[in-house]
Amino acid sequence: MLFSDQIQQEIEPVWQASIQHPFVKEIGEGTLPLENFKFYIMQDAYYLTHFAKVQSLGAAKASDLATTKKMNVHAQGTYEAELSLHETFSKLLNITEQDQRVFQPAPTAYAYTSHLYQAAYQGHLGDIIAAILPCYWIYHDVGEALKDKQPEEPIYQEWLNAYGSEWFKNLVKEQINHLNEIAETVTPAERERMKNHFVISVQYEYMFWDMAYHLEQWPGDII
Ligand SMILES: Cc1ncc(CN)c(N)n1
Repeated sequence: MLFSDQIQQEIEPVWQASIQHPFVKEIGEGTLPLENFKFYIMQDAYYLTHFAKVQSLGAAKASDLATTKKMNVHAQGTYEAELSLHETFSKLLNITEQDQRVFQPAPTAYAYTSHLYQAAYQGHLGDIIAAILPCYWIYHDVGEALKDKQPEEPIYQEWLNAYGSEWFKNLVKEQINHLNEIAETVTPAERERMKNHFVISVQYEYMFWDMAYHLEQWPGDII
């Protein structure tokens, strides 16, 4: 069995719960309150900004120039495709400069990005790809699960189109293949470490939906 399938199976219940999370379901049905989506978009812009830097750390840790280029193309894609989509949403959702000024990453967004940096700074390219792969793969599966949905809210339709696209599918395939290639060249202990990064990221993906669904706050903002 492929390494990617092995590690995905280890965390299958959380994977499925993520795809069926109420936040995701309500996007498909068009019933998610825009307040929650606005919260998600702001947190996700923070997340993606750091995600692109982690992709670039992957480029820096690659052992050949072709891989460096590939990882940089992925970082560029995060900027051009995903973050620019966020800029469009920011206008539609009326995210103001004041919103941006007072923005704080929520606990889960902060913890998830910290996990990615931890994997990136302490590990090699295989650790980085293992940690960032759930970000690609789960959104791809969400795009597939909701591909026949036609939410009335145009913002949700556009979001679904992005993650159900051929472009996104190809990026996911490329990273899965890359992970499997690296897994064949490393020691069992390194594979175990890669699996742990992957499993933690899968759990953070679930927590990220949950964060936006419940408008997660720091205790200091409530008490
Ligand atoms: C938290 C999160 N994970 C994944 C994706 C899809 N790249 C995203 N935009 N945000």
